[in-house]
Amino acid sequence: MTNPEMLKNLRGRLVVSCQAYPGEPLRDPRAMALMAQAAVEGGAAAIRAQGLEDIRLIRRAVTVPQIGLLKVGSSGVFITPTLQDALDVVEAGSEVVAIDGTRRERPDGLTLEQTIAEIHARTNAMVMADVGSFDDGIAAQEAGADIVGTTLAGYTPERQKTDGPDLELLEQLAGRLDLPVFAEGRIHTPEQARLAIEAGAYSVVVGTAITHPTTITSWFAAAVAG
Ligand SMILES: CC(=O)N[C@H](C=O)[C@@H](O)[C@H](O)[C@H](O)COP(=O)(O)O
Repeated sequence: MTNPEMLKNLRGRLVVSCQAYPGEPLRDPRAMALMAQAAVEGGAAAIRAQGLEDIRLIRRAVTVPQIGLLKVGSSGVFITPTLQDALDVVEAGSEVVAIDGTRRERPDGLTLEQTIAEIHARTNAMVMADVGSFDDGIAAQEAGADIVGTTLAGYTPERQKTDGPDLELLEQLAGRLDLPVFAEGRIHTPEQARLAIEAGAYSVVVGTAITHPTTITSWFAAAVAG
């Protein structure tokens, strides 16, 4: 399948992010591969996954496209920060590599444009630029990204962290950019997912609310405790 065909299949569809964090009970690539299978059975059109071994196992477990990333640390530029990280993610089996798409300095000293150009020159993968603001999104399009995601909205100093998805940013980006804008970040209900589509999202990425049982449990536990 060509990249444009793959993208076309994701239009108006749900992507499920299957991630567990270091030290957690489900932080095992086998668990995430099972999670990915369950998500695909429920209608996920693609899987987003973190970590090379997770990506490898998920590649074998499902046939839908995979958006892969490597998290390095949890502050500053931490989503697939370097070109080498991105190449490793593609090598592990991702059709799309999600990278930090902000205007911040990258640890390997390359610009976003150089990073994307090298990924395109050396692989067939598409690049999803995870951005935190409108200006990031514009810059990411100019730098050659294939997809822009609102993933980092509320995780950089440029935008307040909204309770639910940052629909305002989504709407601004979708109204302005010429490439698919994926809604991602704090989409916790099917209604919010729908609102994201109505705000112009090409696809909707949901993680925590589907694949992070500890957080979901804490929502219910807090509600029960009152
Ligand atoms: C900011 C950051 O590190 N985002 C990460 C990116 O891959 C993940 O931790 C999120 O779970 C993912 O973006 C999906 O979002 P949510 O789990 O809110 O549905």
